[in-house]
Amino acid sequence: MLITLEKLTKRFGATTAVDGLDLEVRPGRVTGFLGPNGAGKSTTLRMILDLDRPTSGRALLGGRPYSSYALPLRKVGAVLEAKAAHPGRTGRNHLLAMARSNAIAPARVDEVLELVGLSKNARKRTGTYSLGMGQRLGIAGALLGDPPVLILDEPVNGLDPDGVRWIRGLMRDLAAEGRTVLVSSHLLSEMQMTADHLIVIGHGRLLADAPLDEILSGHASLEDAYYTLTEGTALR
Ligand SMILES: Nc1ncnc2c1ncn2[C@@H]1O[C@H](COP(=O)(O)OP(=O)(O)OP(=O)(O)O)[C@@H](O)[C@H]1O
Repeated sequence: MLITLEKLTKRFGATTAVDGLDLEVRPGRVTGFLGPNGAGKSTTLRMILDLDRPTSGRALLGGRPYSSYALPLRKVGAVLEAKAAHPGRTGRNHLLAMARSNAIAPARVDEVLELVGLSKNARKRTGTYSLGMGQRLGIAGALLGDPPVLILDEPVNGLDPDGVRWIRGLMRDLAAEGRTVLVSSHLLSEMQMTADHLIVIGHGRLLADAPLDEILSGHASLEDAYYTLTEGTALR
């Protein structure tokens, strides 16, 4: 399922956070979404998920806005930084509530808990979870509806080395199954190992939209290529 951005623009007062983004994110590959702090990545992802309203332009999933889907968790799984579970709820109950709201079988909850390695902690309140456990719970929620599109904002944040390796494999597998995987990250060496394709933005504008190999060509590393691409768009 394609993600399509059409002249997507978001202004907050005098700040243009996202400035006329026109692009497609394709299925069957991991697309890394890069850019300096404040470049507009989170705002873009939030508009795709209908959590922020565009000032102009639009974001579509499979040719339709997110809000047009009655059971959205079956179309898009997302992990956003700010998305937290209720601290008084257990991880399992959090996922059960999500499942119920999207007509997903309760058995799937235990399946995804196992998949993300949280089975043993499933009956603990999420308020007691470590950063990495919370991240794994977010990923479990994203996978719940077995969606064709996955959107992950800094998914590696807080994960231990095993977790980092695991999520790298998971993203690769999800893409190999033909899903659309869009992942934002500042960890360039990790992105170099995970992404097939990169979208780079700065000041809300598109700086690059190309296969990883193409972006890397002539550079020693993705870090090197990134600095060339984003020169003058970083804070300070
Ligand atoms: N709710 C808001 N109100 C006002 N300004 C906002 C709001 N959300 C984001 N912005 C501004 O929009 C711009 C883009 O922010 P955004 O969080 O999308 O960037 P980002 O690329 O995700 O950054 P980071 O890498 O730091 O997470 C920034 O200048 C930010 O200050």
